Amino acid sequence: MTRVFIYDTTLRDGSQGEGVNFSLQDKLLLTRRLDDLGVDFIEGGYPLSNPKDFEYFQAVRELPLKRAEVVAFGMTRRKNSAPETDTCLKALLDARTSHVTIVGKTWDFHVTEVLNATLAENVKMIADSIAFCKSQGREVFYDAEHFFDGYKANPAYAIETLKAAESAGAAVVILCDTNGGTMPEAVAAAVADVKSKLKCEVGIHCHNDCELAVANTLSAVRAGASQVQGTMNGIGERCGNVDLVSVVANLAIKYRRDVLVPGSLGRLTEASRYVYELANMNFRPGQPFVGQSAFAHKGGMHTHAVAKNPNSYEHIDPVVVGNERRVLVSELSGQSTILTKTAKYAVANDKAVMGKILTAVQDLEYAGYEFEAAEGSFDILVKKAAGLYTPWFERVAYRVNIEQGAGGPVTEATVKLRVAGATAHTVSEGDGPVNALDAALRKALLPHFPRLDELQLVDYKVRVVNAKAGTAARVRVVIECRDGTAVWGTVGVSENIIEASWIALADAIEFKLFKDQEDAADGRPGGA
Ligand SMILES: CC(=O)SCCNC(=O)CCNC(=O)[C@H](O)C(C)(C)COP(=O)(O)OP(=O)(O)OC[C@H]1O[C@@H](n2cnc3c(N)ncnc32)[C@H](O)[C@@H]1OP(=O)(O)O
Ligand SMILES: CC(=O)C(=O)O
Repeated sequence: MTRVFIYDTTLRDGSQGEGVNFSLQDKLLLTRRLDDLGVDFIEGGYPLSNPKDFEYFQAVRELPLKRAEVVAFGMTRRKNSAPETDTCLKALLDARTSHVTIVGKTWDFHVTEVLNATLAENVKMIADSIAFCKSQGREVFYDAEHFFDGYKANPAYAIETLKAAESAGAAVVILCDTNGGTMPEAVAAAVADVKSKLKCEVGIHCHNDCELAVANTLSAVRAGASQVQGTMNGIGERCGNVDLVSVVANLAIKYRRDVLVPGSLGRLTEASRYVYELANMNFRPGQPFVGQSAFAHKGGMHTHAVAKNPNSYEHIDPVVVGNERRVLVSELSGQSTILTKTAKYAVANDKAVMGKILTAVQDLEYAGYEFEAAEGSFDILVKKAAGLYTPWFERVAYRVNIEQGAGGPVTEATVKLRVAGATAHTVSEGDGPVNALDAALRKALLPHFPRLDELQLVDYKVRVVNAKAGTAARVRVVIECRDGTAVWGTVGVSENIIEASWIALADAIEFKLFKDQEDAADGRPGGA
């Protein structure tokens, strides 16, 4: 198995993505995580660019990294300066990393129009900068910016710049599809040509403007590239860089290439989600390999087959990349979906009950419900259909009052429940109607069920489900809750947003009570 070296530029090119801004602390945390994952090179930033990136290279020296080399990034010397006095090269060397990456121009159009330099001067800038960093004891990677556009426009000049980099001592010459507009067959042909003309190692750095960054990267590796540059989850300038998660998974699983370290593949999902959290970005559900939907089965024909053999609708076992299989309940479900979802109940083989559940799901989804993200409400629906439901409390009445006071609106909720044979009538104020209802419900129920204290409301979403009716439209409220051991969603639908929230809230509480009871019966942690 030939090794492909993984070069992560999440901290430099990734932070060029719109809305991405890592703090110094984030950068150090991510460095440790990437090192742990077995990444070979971590491009930590552009030391000339800003004080944070400069400080990073000082702070990172204190991190006890296991294997990754931290790399500083910068451009070739300015056109009229000597390398010894060039501010960019000085900052690069002051970063005191063992490896540096220098980016230079390959495309004649960029040299004349952007740098306003002659073609010969640019070649000299590349050679001087690399030779100087080599003379200062650095291992140098050379990023050939716009290589593929340059190679198309003026192949002889593009190759001349690479040869200058190689002769000056670059250990790896990385071909960049900076504008992300190259097709996979052109990448493969260009990489093969470069390989035939250079002795040093060749790398690849692709952007995703045609959504071909993964295909282009794999093509380059197939044609002989041994270093892959990219970012976690593909974050980066414009449409992003190549997603290293997909590249690593494809190289390891499909092409059987040696990447990262043993055990890394099974931690890809966790690492991807960690980066989203750090970058303060939402997960991408459909992200290949690691997305929440990557192994989620919804269509009845799919879930039917997956229940017999997961290979029928999965290209790999999700566990290989640390992900999990999910079976979604919806109006597109058949009985086998319901069978899979209800396997834990005694009624799972009862066709009549399965049919009843399926009909209830389809009717409710027609009315605006969605059970995909509401496993708590689905669980209660199954119990009701199967005759296994005994309410923990009876929902008698509620009232919510909002008054505009001097300090802003004041919200008060009153709830009336029947619990343990008695009536509980409680009032609570809250930050808004849902918060006030939640507080009043807890006040009524906590004396009977103290473990409701563990329940936390973590997300609340509202969607209009029949937009044509304007303000009289029905809304769907989905609430996500968690306790110490689980996360679950519940759903409510009504023309009235408070009523929809009340249904979802009461389901969330009932689900917690059922869950604690079942955990205790099965001897699981979290049992009552
Ligand atoms: C393809 C890539 O993603 S490369 C990385 C791009 N990343 C970034 O640009 C983020 C960090 N950049 C920065 O902080 C700043 O742009 C700096 C510090 C690098 C430069 O800042 P400034 O000196 O103010 O210049 P400014 O950003 O306006 O313009 C870029 C300058 O670099 C020059 N330049 C661009 N590429 C190169 C190169 N490969 N070698 C030498 N000079 C270059 C340009 O000609 C321009 O100089 P000029 O104004 O004298 O013509
Ligand atoms: C070097 C780099 O980031 C690019 O060419 O896209």
